[in-house]
Amino acid sequence: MPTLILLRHGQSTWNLENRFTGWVDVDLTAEGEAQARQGGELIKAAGIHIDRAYTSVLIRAIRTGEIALEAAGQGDMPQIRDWRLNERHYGGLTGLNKAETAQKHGEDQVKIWRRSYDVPPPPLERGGQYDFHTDPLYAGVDIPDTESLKSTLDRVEPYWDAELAPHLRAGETVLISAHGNSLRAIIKLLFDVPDDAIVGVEIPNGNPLLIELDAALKPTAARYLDAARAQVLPAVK
Ligand SMILES: O=C(O)[C@@H](CO)OP(=O)(O)O
Repeated sequence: MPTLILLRHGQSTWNLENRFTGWVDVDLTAEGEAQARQGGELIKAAGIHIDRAYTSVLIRAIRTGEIALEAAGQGDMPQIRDWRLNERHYGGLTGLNKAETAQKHGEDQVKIWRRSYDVPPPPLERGGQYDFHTDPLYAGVDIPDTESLKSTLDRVEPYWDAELAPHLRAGETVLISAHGNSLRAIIKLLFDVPDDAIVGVEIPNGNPLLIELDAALKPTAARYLDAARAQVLPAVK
């Protein structure tokens, strides 16, 4: 049976500082490491054997996957990394404090930038502190200057189709250690969540989301392994 585990990275230093993070490569806090470990222990306790593991190119997701796999007793499993599983690119908001930005531009505007489906933040200026064009992680990649959830989904979906779906169709159990918005994009795709409803999906850090799929990769059941930290999920149709 195709099985997918979506694992949002543990708390990062910029989650703690309440800063728009996107593609900035910040590490986990000690609490984030503990969340990743607990996520792995829950995977082990559920008796789940992972066949294949994926992550983004960002250290907070890579380390979350490593720590979780180790705690799940599968520490020798390599993770396949791809930038298309990165967090949504936060454009010109990158690095700013979320509360200060809400004071400056208003709560409503910040909510639109954070949770609307297709309104991207202003683009990131070239040549500034957070210009990723010179980052070797993205050599040869035509990288964006900002992304909405929609444009995030536009680069996640081809990767899903080409790389992830074939292994799931073969009946494998696949772990994806990634980010709030790249995972939200996958949830939208799988559960066919309407554009205006995806705003309601909040994935807790380090809480593995177990999704069972049928042969056509439609979800048949979904639950967070840490029920005490579960959030509302879209209905299984
Ligand atoms: O800052 C970010 O990159 C994301 C995830 O932490 O934040 P948001 O909750 O606004 O999607």
